[in-house]
Formats: sequence, structure tokens, C-alpha cells
Amino acid sequence: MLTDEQKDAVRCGEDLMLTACPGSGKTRVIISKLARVVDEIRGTPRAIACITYTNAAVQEIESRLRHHIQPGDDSFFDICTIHSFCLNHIFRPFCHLIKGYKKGFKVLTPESEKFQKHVTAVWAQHDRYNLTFKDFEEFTQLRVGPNGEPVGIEHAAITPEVAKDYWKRIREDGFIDFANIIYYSLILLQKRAEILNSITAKFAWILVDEFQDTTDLQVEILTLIAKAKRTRFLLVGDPYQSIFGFAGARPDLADDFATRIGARTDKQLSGNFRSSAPILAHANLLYPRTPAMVALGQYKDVTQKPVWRHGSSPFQVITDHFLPALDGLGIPVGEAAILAPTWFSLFPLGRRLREYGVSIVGPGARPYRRNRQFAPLAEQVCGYLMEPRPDAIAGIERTLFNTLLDITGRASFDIFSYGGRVIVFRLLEIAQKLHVAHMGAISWLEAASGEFADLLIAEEYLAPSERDIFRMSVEEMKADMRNNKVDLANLTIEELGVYANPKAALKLVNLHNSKGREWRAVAMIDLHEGRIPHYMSRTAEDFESAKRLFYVGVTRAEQFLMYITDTTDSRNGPTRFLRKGTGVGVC
Ligand SMILES: Nc1ncnc2c1ncn2[C@@H]1O[C@H](COP(=O)(O)OP(=O)(O)OP(=O)(O)O)[C@@H](O)[C@H]1O
Repeated sequence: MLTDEQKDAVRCGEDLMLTACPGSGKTRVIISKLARVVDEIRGTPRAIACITYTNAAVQEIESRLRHHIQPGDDSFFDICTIHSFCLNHIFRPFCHLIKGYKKGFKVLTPESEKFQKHVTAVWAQHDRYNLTFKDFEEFTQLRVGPNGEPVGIEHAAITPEVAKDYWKRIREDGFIDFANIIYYSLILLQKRAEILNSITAKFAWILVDEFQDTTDLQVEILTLIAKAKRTRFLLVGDPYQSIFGFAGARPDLADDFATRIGARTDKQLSGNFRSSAPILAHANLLYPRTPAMVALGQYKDVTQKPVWRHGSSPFQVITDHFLPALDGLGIPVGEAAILAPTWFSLFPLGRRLREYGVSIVGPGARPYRRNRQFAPLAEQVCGYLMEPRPDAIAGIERTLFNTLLDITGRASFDIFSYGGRVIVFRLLEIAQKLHVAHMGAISWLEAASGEFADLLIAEEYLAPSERDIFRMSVEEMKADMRNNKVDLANLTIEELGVYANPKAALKLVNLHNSKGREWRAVAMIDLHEGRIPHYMSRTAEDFESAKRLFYVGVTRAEQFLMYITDTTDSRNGPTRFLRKGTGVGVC
């Protein structure tokens, strides 16, 4: 059932920029809108693009939409990120028009070995060795400005020369990164009227979720499409949840675009289905809204106020206060999350909690590096063995697709066809047979890596020369685990599966990645001035953006919220967002 304000937004036939408070059911509105406009265009050659911010959101919408549409409707919509929209509809079909990509391309993802290789090589070219995590991370933030220049490197070690050399290297090796997919798509639309024409002829509607996090190039692309006046827009967002400024997001662009296309901006979603009234009272202290955000969901009548706990370390407060509070409230740890301003404070906490015997997902949870090639597939399959949920099959397909892409450099799209699904079921059959035969995770991994490779070679997804890649990857996983002092003999398939199917595990998430998610209980750690806002914050916008990040954290909690500070650093003082006047007023 939709509320009146949700229905109103879905029915609006004009271009609309909808401002939606946290937990207001944006996803529900987008799905209902999608189902409604599919009804309107069914049988025509037109389609709808639904652009979301992350792949996780794509999967969420895809799986929920299944209940609303008819068989065969798939050709009428594309649910995608802006990158896959540009890749599939603009860059891939027309890349032959671009110098360097005439013969095709491969997408360079930060998880791939090639990414590491190129970053290492380009740094060596500029005399930088002994690289740290940050030296790699910075390349994932690299963006292209409207004139083709590198941007987003103001606080980075990367110089414009390094960025350009990096792009030159990857292009010579036949690769393109996400930033350039967007840039070249814009160029193609600007220079070739026929490409713009084909896009606007195809898309009757473009629905954009998380529009507050849009970037300048993305707005340029949408503006070109809007100018043709053949495509309608539903843009949904919340300016108070714009937290991706470092990735080029600018909430002001959203308003600007709405004005440029003459979209309506008079509709709001103000009902919050997620959180209790006391949690919303804190959120409203940070950002009062008009109309005010009100609690409508199942936890609306919970009276428990958010609490602040201070201790000697996050681990001490979590184990002495947060976990016992969950017990008292009857909230399973799998429905709770620990949020922190950065990964750095989550790594040591994750490790200690794992040693303490708490199942966790998040940094420090995996005893091996995630980019080990066989690891994601093995985890997904083990997750399925533990709990065979039908929706997990799509996750396995996607992982298999990514794994093959990573190994072979080819996109095996037929994994998503009927034939591909048959392969997935055959892999699961092998996995099940081995599960029955092998008790421990290590012997399972050793056997499965061989048998999976054999099947994929027989079906021509892998070449015989690629047979040993999975086996070698298992050896690497074992070496990682030995280094991390994991008791290999006793590692279970359940433990591997928990990373893919983390229902029973406590989630450790950084605040940026918590966007769009919700948990019954949330603990926010490391809430110190200097962390949030960061000590390098200078401008009013820096402080505001930290406040929005804090706001996103607060609004993830449904029933119970704990703020945590600690004395691990003598300089630690509570963040201004916990104080009266500047924050939620708990200290
Ligand atoms: N009309 C409704 N009736 C009951 N529950 C609803 C309704 N609309 C949304 N919800 C529930 O509210 C919760 C929040 O919805 P959703 O995740 O779509 O919020 P959101 O607006 O995307 O939030 P955020 O911006 O904070 O990520 C979900 O659990 C959803 O099922």
C-alpha cells in the first residue's frame, strides 16, 4: 500500500523532482512508477531507464519489481547505475568512433589484478614505490572534468600528469575506467546527433534515484537528453543525504537541473517508515524539515531514546553495552550494525570481535583478501548451501559473470541467459556433492576449485590454459589465512558462506556505505571531533557535509541507536554533532 503522498508522486505525469526524507519509501515509489510506466509503453519500441547509485540498489529494485510486472516485460526497462547506462547504451555500441577503442575495450575495475598492475606501474614511472592502500584508493576516486582534465585529486598524491599517464597506459592496454565511460559517453552525445537521437527515441522515461549525489558530467548527459523533449524524468533525492561530494556529487546541480528542465519541485515525501519517534526526534534536531518528518512505521511507538556511551575503546563499549542491550531488547546480532566515519576504525574492531566469537561481516571479517579470484564465487555458493534462497541465484550469476570477466577479460553475457542459469545449477550440484563428501571448508575449496574449472572449460567459458587459476587462488587464500592465524583444519563452509549471506552476522559498515540501508539496532562509533567532522575540514561546506554523513548514520536505525565515543586517543573529544545546539544534544 502506498501513502497518499507516495501515490501522488507515482501518478504525476510531468517531470518531477521529488524531495524524500530518509526511510520514506523512495524505492517503493520508484518501483511503483516503473511498473506504471511499463504499463503505458508495453507493446511500443520505447523503454524506461531506472538509474540508481549502486549495484546493490539495482539488485534490490530488480528483485522487488518481479512482483509487479508481466513475463516478457524485461525489454521495456533497464535498471542500472549511471555507469552501466552509459556503458550499455552509449559507449559500448559507439566506442568504435573513439580513438583507441576502435577494436573494443575492457572495463578496468578496482578489484582486478590489472588495476593493481597499472597503478603500480604508473607510480613507478613517477618514482613512487612501496605503495599503500591509499595510493591505490585514490585512483578509484579519479574523475574526468567536462574538458577531459582529471578532477577530484585536490587532496590526493596523484598529480594531473600521473592521472593522464595512467589513462594513457590503460587505454593502450585496451581498458577504460568508469570515469572515462561517463566522459566519452557525454562526448559521443555532444558530437553525434544520431546517438542522442537513438537514446531519446528509446527512453520514454528516465527515473533517477539518489539524485542529490549526481555529478556535473551526469547532469550534462541528462540535460542533453532532456532538451530533445521526448523523455520524461522522475528525480528522487534528499539534499540532506548528499554525502558523495568527494566523488563529485553536488546537490546544487540537482536543483539547477530541475529548473533547467522545468520540473515540478513542489512534492515531498515526509512520512518515515523506518525509525522510532525518538530516533526521528534526533534526526529532526540535525535537519528540521518542512513538512516535519513523522514516524509511520512499525517502530513508531518505541519509546527508547538513543543513548550515548563512552568507554576505553569501541570494542569495550560494544561488548559491555551494545551487545548486552541487543540481548535485552531481543534484537538478533544479524539485525544490528556498527557504523563508523571511516574503515580504519572498523578494521581493528572487526578483528577483535571475530576473535571474541561474534560473527561479523565487514572489514576484518574475511581472513583472506577479497580480490582472491575464487573467493567471491566460493562465498556465494557456500552461502547458498547454507540457506538456498531463490534470490541468491541472481547473486551467483552476477559473481560468476564478474569472475569470468576478471579472468578472461571477456564479458560472458550469456551467463544471464537460460544456458547460464543451467551452468549455475550444475555448479551448485557439484558444490552440494562436495559439501556432503568434504566436511571442512579447505578441502571443499580445493575440490570445488578444480571441478568448477573443469565444468567452465567444458562449457567453453574458460580456456584449458586457465584451468589452474581457481586452484592457485585457493592456495593464495590459504596463505592469507595462515598469515591471519586462522585454524585451517577447523574452518567451516558456514564460515565461508557467512560473507555472502550475512544474515546472522553483525554488520560493520562505514557511514558512506550505510546509505540506503537500515537495521533494527545501530551503534555509531568513533564519534570524535576531528573524525567527524574530519580535522582537515575548513569550509562551511566541509562541516555541512560531515553533518549530512552523521545524519545518514542516525537515520539508519529502526529501533535502537547508540552513539559511542572512547579514550583510545587522548585528544578524543565528542563530535559537535553530539552536543547541544550543534547536534543531537546528548552531551
Ligand atoms: N507505504 C508504505 N507502507 C509501509 N511500509 C513502507 C511504505 N513505504 C515504504 N515502506 C518501508 O519503509 C522502509 C524504508 O523504505 P526505503 O528503503 O525505500 O526508504 P528510502 O526512502 O530509500 O530511505 P533512505 O533515503 O533513508 O535510504 C522500508 O522498510 C519500506 O519497506
